[in-house]
Amino acid sequence: MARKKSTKSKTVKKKSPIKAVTSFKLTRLQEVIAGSFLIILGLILALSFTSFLLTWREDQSILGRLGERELVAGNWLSKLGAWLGDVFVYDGFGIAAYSIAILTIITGLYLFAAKSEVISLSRKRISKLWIWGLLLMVWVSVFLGFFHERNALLGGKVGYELNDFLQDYIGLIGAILVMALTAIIYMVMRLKLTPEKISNYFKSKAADIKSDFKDDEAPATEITELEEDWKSNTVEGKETPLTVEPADEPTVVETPKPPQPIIKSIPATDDDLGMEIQQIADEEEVIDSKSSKLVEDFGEFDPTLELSNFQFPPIDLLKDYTQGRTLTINEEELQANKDRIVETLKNYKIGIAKITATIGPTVTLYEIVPEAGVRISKIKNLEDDIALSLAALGIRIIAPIPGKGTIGIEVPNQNPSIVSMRSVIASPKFQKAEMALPIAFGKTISNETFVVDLAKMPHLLMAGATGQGKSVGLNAVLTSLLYSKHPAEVKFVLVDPKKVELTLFNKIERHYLAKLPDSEDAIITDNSKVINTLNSLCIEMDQRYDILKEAMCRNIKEYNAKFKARKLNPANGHKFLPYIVLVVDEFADLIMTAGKEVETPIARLAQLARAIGIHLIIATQRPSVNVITGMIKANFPARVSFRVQQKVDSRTILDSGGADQLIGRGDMLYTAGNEIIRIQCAFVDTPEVEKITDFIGSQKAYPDAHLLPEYVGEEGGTAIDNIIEERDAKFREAADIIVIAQQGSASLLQRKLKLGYNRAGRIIDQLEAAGIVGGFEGSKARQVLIPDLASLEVFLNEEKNRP
Ligand SMILES: Nc1ncnc2c1ncn2[C@@H]1O[C@H](COP(=O)(O)OP(=O)(O)OP(=O)(O)O)[C@@H](O)[C@H]1O
Repeated sequence: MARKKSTKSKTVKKKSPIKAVTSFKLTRLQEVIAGSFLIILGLILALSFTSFLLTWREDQSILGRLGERELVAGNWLSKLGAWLGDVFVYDGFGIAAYSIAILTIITGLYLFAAKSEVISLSRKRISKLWIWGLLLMVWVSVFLGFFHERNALLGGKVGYELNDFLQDYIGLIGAILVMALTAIIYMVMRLKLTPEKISNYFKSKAADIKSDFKDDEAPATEITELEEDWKSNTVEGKETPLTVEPADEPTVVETPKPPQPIIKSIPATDDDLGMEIQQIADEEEVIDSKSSKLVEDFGEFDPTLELSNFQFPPIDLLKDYTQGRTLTINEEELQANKDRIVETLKNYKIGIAKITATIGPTVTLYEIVPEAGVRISKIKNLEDDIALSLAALGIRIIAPIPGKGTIGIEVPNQNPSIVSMRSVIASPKFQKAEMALPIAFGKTISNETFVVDLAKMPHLLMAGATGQGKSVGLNAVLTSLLYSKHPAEVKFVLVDPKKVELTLFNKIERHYLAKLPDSEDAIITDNSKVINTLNSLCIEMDQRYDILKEAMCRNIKEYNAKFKARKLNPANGHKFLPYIVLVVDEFADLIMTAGKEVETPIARLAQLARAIGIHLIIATQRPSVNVITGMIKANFPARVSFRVQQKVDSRTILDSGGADQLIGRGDMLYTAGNEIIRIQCAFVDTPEVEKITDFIGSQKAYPDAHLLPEYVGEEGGTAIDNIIEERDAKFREAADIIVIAQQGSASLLQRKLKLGYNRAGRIIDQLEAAGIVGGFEGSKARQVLIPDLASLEVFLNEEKNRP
């Protein structure tokens, strides 16, 4: 068993880092070298073939003796040329073998000048070109096989043999028909040719010729010509008006819009008024829209391009705590526990029909099927007694196990094994997880790796008494994301009042962290600054909602997919949006010092931010109700609890007991709203995190941390803001709006005057300094001190006349 496990981990080791394997890419230098190689190779082929056509007879004799140095070949490329010609032309596809040379040269040119504007074929297009090119080659060689008698070189051996094969089975006529059919299929599929297209083409050509012809004539003759035409088309007195005029005749079509109408003119007769019938030609289908053309030419937008050489941390940076050891529970322990459970229950007159054990890393689950007629609540009530009899900490009774109808008793193992971060990161479940933000928490009680998507949670509340593994848990979350997401895809906003836990992540500031533009440190340790950051995130959220709305996308995933497919123009303010993960360690501290001021933006973010890719992880030691308020709880359906002191704490976090019975050291309960799952959190030690951040930090980074929108606190205007000459140009307009609406809010100005947040904030400060609006009142709008526009006029005039 142990051996099996170690080989398993070895194979997975090779697969890491995750992305490095899946996204194979050439560097620019490699591209140029490979491109040059292919161009030269293509030229060698082309020259060999051409020369072979001329000299094949004389070189025939030496083909079997190419190894003899003294022999001289007539081919321009000597023996190599003779050999290539023989293989590809004579034994191969005849003159159709040129296809290979041409395709090789095109591929070489593409690689060589991939970035230039002249040749910008995408990889997809190149592979399409090869497939169609090779098919065409085979077809041509089979076709030329018909003329084998005349010249064996035309179709080569392959062409001849295939052709012969066809004729043997379906005869000459059959072979010709099959060849015709394949040619039609090729043209329809490759060139998208349809009968309509061909007839349209001829029609427009005919119209062109006619218009050219007409252009040469004087305009005065036009009417007569029309009449002539009409007459000649009149059949037995019946008027069949039929003059096809050129589509782009300026006199008829004022605004030439595609598709151009074909005009039929009906000339006026004595009793009939002339009428023009516009027949709109069928609109041509645009199969390649502009965006798909962009994608074809340049490939999908790659957000990771700026740091394209970024290397994911290798798995070796993580320590293997198990060192080949697997679960260490022994038979005796199992048997003893079982006996005691059976005995204890017997004492309370509970009979057992069946008992099974599942061994987990820290606890073993004994699943009991009670005898018929035993009430489950009875067992539940005996929880403490059973725990006492088993004399072990951390017995948790699950009665019944949801979906199973059995009763679970979890008993801690005497020698719990550590679940290493390495083992969960290396697990196929994590490596293959197709999640936006995969998190490998640890292992479940049945020893399965537990991976969840933070983006689906969509926010996480983490609690646990001090020393029970909360910080390790946070590190496990962050490590999971560092092992799976490129710096372009996710950004962290870290709040760490303890100032020690998350400091290591400073090293990856310019890769993975986001911060306010004016702040020096990316990791926020000062509670007063948290408020600005939270408000800034709210602004980011609003802005993201706006651009999502404009792009007509419902969430960040759709938006980014659309952006990658080049359907959104960066010139209109669109950009690839990274996920933002806000981590607050020690939330209780924050609530104690800043209170409502942080609760409001947190609740707002928690309520609204899921769709636009902002996710919150909030950790606290003190899970009391004044920290984890109803508002917070309502918006954090996913919760994790490490061991807590009391049952009430467990209730506060999980809405049920259980967390007080955990055994600590990373033993945790996870719920996403319904069932509660017991997990042994993966262990990642500080030196390991340090190695990872060092590894990432030593690589090329962005010039700065990801900048969040600027936020100016609404602390209020000062006398400095009250210099009339320095007021904003829109001050008066803003004052009017505020007075009319009787609502002093910056966001109102933002909307009405289409201003940025900062400018609107400044104007509000100036309005406050002038005495038009009242002071900052937290989440409420400011009071407006001027009742109507007339009073405002008087007020401002007085102000002007003041000395
Ligand atoms: N998943 C785990 N597996 C094994 N041991 C663990 C695990 N998590 C934590 N421990 C042990 O518990 C100790 C305390 O963990 P940790 O520092 O995460 O606690 P904490 O809850 O964050 O405490 P504090 O709130 O004081 O920071 C660790 O040093 C480690 O020895």
